[in-house]
Amino acid sequence: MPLIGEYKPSPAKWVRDQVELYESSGGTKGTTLRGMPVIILSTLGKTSGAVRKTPLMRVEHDGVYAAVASLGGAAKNPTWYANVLANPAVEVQDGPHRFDAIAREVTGDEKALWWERAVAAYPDYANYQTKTDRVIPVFVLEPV
Ligand SMILES: C[C@H](OP(=O)(O)OC[C@@H](O)[C@@H](O)[C@@H](O)Cn1c2nc(=O)[nH]c(=O)c-2cc2ccc(O)cc21)C(=O)N[C@@H](CCC(=O)N[C@@H](CCC(=O)O)C(=O)O)C(=O)O
Repeated sequence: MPLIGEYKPSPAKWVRDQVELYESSGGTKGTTLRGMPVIILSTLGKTSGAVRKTPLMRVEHDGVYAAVASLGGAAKNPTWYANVLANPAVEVQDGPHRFDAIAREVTGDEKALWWERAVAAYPDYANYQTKTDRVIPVFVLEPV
């Protein structure tokens, strides 16, 4: 079930431009960052109720995806992290494929497994974690 609400683009031009190219090309352009695959995560704003669209590195295993709230190793979580906690029903676009999913934050051994998969997909995640005392959260996104 697609998320219902007004789409509010990111204030970051490079982000909203990537979302625009990704979606307007049907998931055939704007699908990478430095040659590595990117997905688009759509969430509902926890305050505004608006639809927010966030490019993330693609981390996938056996049809289940992960969303890594790295924010480049910043000291704080990205805003979309709070949105997903408040509204775990999300939408994912992976190339031309769009699907609904339920997000669940992972911890412990499960997180360690997904963190390994995330770093394998995008090695810079490991560098980001060394830059901050914040423990970078990871959600799994289970298609519904
Ligand atoms: C800039 C800010 O974005 P953010 O949600 O903090 O997310 C920051 C980044 O994570 C986001 O830009 C990502 O797309 C950056 N990014 C990645 N970010 C990551 O964290 N991980 C990645 O793997 C990643 C990959 C990636 C690849 C390509 C690319 O172009 C960008 C990539 C933002 O959109 N702020 C809005 C508000 C957004 C919002 O959700 N507001 C809530 C309110 C929330 C509240 O009340 O706290 C609402 O609408 O209700 C604003 O300031 O108006």
